[in-house]
Amino acid sequence: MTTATPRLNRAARGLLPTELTAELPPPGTGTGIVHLGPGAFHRAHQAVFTQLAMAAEPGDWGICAAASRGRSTVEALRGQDNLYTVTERAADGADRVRAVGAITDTVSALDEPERLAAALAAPATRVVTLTVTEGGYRHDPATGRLAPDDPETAADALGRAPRTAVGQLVRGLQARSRAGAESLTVLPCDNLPRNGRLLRGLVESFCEMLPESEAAPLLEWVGERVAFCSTVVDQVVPATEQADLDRVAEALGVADAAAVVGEQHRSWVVEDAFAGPRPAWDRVGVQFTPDVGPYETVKLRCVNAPLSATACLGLLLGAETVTEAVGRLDLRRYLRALYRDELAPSAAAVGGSPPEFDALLARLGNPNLRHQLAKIAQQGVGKLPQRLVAPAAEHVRRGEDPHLACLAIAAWVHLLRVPVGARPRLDPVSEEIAAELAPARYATEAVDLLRERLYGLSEESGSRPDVGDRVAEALRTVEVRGVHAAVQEAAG
Ligand SMILES: NC(=O)C1=CN([C@@H]2O[C@H](COP(=O)(O)OP(=O)(O)OC[C@H]3O[C@@H](n4cnc5c(N)ncnc54)[C@H](O)[C@@H]3O)[C@@H](O)[C@H]2O)C=CC1
Ligand SMILES: O=P(O)(O)OC[C@H]1O[C@](O)(CO)[C@@H](O)[C@@H]1O
Repeated sequence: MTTATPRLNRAARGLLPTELTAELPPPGTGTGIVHLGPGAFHRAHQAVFTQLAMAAEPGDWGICAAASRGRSTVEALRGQDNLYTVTERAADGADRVRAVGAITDTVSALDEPERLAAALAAPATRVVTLTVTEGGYRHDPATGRLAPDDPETAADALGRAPRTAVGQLVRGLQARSRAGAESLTVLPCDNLPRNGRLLRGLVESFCEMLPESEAAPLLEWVGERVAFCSTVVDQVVPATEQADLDRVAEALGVADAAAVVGEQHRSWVVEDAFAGPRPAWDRVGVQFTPDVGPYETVKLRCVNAPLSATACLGLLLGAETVTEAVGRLDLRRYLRALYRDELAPSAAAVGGSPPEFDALLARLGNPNLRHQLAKIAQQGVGKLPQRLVAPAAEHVRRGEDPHLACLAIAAWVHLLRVPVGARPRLDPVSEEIAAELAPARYATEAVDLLRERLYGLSEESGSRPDVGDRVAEALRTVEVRGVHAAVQEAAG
């Protein structure tokens, strides 16, 4: 991009080829959705589905993109009349590019808390979606409630302008109930099991922290008027890098600070339990079902679990991206065995249809995307339980040895024991755990320190070793013989 490159905005949209702008909603399209957390994934996924739905069936389903805690996306969107481009990149290098105009408004929750509450309370708003990352829910997976003693949640409940996603949502629901607005449907789109049910529980536990005079009427209103539908999302959308922005500017001749680049595969399975109207998503490939359970297990165990294993082992082996990691023969052999022997059978056992491994690997290893391992390795305590610990625990319950999943979990523990510099800096919770693990001399000691933190590690297994014991064994192998030998040995 040069200083002379014009910035993408309504005035400059004419510079784009018409086929890129054909789907843009007409000017004046109203807002019907509030989205919390307009990161790269939302902009490539829900926003595109919504734009396609409005093209199929016109309606005021524009999105108010509400940044829960950052400002940069809102600033980038505002600088270009909320227009941006999505490039969907195939494994063979073919690009499918579109301009997206589904975002009709932006809010920075930090700077404009009242505007966010007003957007959530607006009569025209009928759907709320969220992508605030696994850690953004601030929950305890063992109870499905908000993590006790979280100072941020407590401060929100005391009445400051809310800074947590759940606090922001609840204050908006409170404003909506007071305004007497219509029912609302909330669709969390983060990779968490039963994310709709989970979020309902978190909203309820936040309400319970409020003074009794506020809690009781709000709980009653939420129970009657708000639907929380679980959803399962799938599309690889790496964090946008400067090189992506430069390439978009060069290809399109306009500078787009909010551009996203992802894969061409895009799917969304949604629990069909809405409390009110929705965009015509069903006409553009969104699948509605009474029970997302089997889809969710396949997604978490057959897509996210191999990605987490690739991230933790790949980083220890010196790789930076998924493509680089799965390009290694030893890791590929290990992943194939993990998938065939442990992950796919565990998903099939609950009625899911796991994808064929070679097709999955071709998709995830797309050589035209830079899917950073460090991003996938973030927030391990929020991801590993449902991706790797749960299938391992089921194996243990059946009297089998989930040594392949346990190696991936051990790799995550080992990663936290490697000094920063020899590994990327992770999220604050992971760094806190890394500090707790540092003094542990032995693998068993390190794993024992994690038993409370990593949900499911110590499930009842009778007199047999539990998942934690098996992870400790794998960690010992990694620490004594090295990760390379551990991977080769596990792959058989
Ligand atoms: N990127 C991808 O390929 C996929 C992402 N997802 C889900 O979407 C989530 C977001 O992914 P991206 O948009 O790529 O990430 P991102 O980093 O681009 O954006 C995340 C958004 O969440 C906000 N956020 C981050 N931590 C938060 C917290 N603690 N509280 C409140 N808000 C917070 C950020 O400010 C940002 O708006 C993932 O964590 C995952 O659960 C699901 C499938 C694919
Ligand atoms: O591992 P995270 O941070 O949940 O990221 C989402 C992951 O899920 C995917 O879901 C695929 O849909 C990957 O694109 C991405 O790595």
